[in-house]
Amino acid sequence: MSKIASVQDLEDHAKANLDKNALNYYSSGSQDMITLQDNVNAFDRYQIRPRVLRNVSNVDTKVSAFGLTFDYPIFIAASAMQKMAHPDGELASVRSANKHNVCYSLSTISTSSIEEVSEAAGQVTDNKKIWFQLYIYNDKHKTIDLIKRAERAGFKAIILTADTPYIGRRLPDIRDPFMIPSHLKLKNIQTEKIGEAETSTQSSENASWLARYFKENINPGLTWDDVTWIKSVTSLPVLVKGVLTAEDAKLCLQYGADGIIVSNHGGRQLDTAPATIDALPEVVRAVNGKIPVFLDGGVRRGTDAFKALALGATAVFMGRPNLWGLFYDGENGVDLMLDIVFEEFKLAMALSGCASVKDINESYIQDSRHIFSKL
Ligand SMILES: Cc1cc2nc3c(=O)[nH]c(=O)nc-3n(C[C@H](O)[C@H](O)[C@H](O)COP(=O)(O)O)c2cc1C
Ligand SMILES: CCCCCCC(=O)C(=O)O
Repeated sequence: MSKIASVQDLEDHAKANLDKNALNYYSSGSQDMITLQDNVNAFDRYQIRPRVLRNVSNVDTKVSAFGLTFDYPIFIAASAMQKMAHPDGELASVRSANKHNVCYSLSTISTSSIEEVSEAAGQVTDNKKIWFQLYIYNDKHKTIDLIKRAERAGFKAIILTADTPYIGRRLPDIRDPFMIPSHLKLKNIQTEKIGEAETSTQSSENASWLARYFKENINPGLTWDDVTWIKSVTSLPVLVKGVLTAEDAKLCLQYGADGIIVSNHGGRQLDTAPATIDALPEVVRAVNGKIPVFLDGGVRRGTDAFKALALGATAVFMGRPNLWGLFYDGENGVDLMLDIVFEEFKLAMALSGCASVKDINESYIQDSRHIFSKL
């Protein structure tokens, strides 16, 4: 087999070898998967405007947020049930992120517990670059318990996912209903409903296990007041994940969010929502530097990350590439994936004439659809 040289190679490997149950769950988007594809394709509509003769003998890729410094502005997004990709699952991912000194975000719906992930992130609390992605359960006590456990375990931020009042309509999952493998457990939560959901295959209302689990456990009635509520029960920074408009970005400011993740959930929720790189500029403009703005969705290359930073993101997250790396070779596979993307990013900086992340700004990017209006 040829050497792995790109995230695409890792994805190809997973698509050829991963079992159908896990592959369908990991790879699918909602409905016609238009947003899923557009997340990736949209990056190619933007071009980098390189500057030359800028002395790039040293390139500093470090970035800071919430008082933490990271070696690269490319983090790992929360994705559920990582032990389907590799027996070490989330523990391998967090070890790799930790080794690379970047942020790992842990899904509520994980196959390793909050405490196990914290332990795998190392002994020194200050060095743990772990953020906890929160789904708000119907039972508020369960939700508070998750937040408190994350705080105690040394997580440094809470990411409230706001785009999933119900699970998106994922056709592969409806056609061949996803089942969590019987040897795996959702380690963070005890739910009375899970046994029931796990054993049934398809309900009369044509909802998959995932959709039913969500409907039975996760609160679809959230409002902006819940941001205020979460802020009242934790001292950690609270980020809102799933923002795609200037209007919601302003509400984030109004309700005291500490950060925003521009995200469409990797195209798994509302199909035909905009690609995240297209939505980023209006969110950045609305926020006007008051809080950091992050992006996820379709980031597959270092140049994608460069483009997001040029449009105002503080850092980006990658979701599926983590799973493809994990499946390829556990922790080593995630290392390989991060090494490739980081090398691409550093080289993109050097070839664009940016010696520091602080140098990357709007002047380094053009939207190929608007290029003629600029002339
Ligand atoms: C298999 C899978 C599981 C996911 N699970 C969660 C989750 O539990 N919570 C969440 O907020 N987002 C979840 N996401 C969305 C990711 O956090 C992220 O928004 C998305 O994967 C980014 O797009 P990308 O996969 O193109 O990088 C999941 C995504 C995938 C692919
Ligand atoms: C087991 C309940 C569904 C988990 C949903 C995780 C998620 O966000 C996803 O996109 O899938």
